[in-house]
Amino acid sequence: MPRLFRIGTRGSPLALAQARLVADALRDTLDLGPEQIEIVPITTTGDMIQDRPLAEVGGKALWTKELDRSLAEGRTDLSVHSMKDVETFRPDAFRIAAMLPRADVRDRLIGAPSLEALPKGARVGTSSPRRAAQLLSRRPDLNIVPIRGNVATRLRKLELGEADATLLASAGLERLGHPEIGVVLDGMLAAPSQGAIGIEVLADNNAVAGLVAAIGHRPTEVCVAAERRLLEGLGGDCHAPVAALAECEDEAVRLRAEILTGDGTEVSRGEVRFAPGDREAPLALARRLLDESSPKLRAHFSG
Ligand SMILES: NCc1[nH]cc(CCC(=O)O)c1CC(=O)O
Repeated sequence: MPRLFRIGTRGSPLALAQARLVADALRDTLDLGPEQIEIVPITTTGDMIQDRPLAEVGGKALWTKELDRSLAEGRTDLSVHSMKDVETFRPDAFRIAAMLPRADVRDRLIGAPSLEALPKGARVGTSSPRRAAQLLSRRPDLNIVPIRGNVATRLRKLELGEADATLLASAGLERLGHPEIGVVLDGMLAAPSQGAIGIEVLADNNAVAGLVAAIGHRPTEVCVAAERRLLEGLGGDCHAPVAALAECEDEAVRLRAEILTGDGTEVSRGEVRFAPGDREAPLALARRLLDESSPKLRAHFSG
């Protein structure tokens, strides 16, 4: 047992709150003293780029690269990630050793009591291709405007009038202590892995992996793995709009998903039920969604 767990995390308030959840879980489950856990904030490339849409700059590795390096160089023992920000294909050197119980997976709308209540042509701030496409598919009249920065920054930009409304993950708002902000959007599937916190370790470090596994929540791990497997089937880390949600039922996993064109004019939806651990079923759903797409929609996923 290591005398000390050094937890690598991004330095944003949300990332730090998530690292503290992991620290608390480790402390309680493994009966550690406060001096046995240290949270190590690490600035990532994604944190430093505030002026451009991230899709322009590069893939999701923006959030993981510096945390990976710290793990690989032995400066930290585990990394805490929002699973939503973890790229689909990870280097073999790392493995997700556990996920905490998933929070509310849904998005919240801030700035109006419902999507229908938004005035015609309202400006909705989001830099997420998925949120933009889903909004436009319901309300083609809306104006999507880019908005970046951490949760507090985005809320401030909204107050300053840069947009009339915005969408944020319920999970993030709750973890930041804002359960009252906005209204939950029920009819909209969120991003794959939304609401899940993952703990990554070096793939060959069985000792730490074994200890960390003790705080893992199996249903979350099974469902998030299914959503990530669907992404693999869609071609990995495309910037194309994808929404997906797996839920554990009695004996089965139910996976729902949709892919959209960026302008929301075309959507392909589907769902599948399968036994937990079936790695082929999510791939089959991905193939079906692509097969049932128009050439225009399918072209979003050819990369
Ligand atoms: N891309 C940023 C990001 N990554 C994870 C969350 C929220 C927390 C979660 O989904 O677990 C957020 C903010 C948001 O989308 O509102």
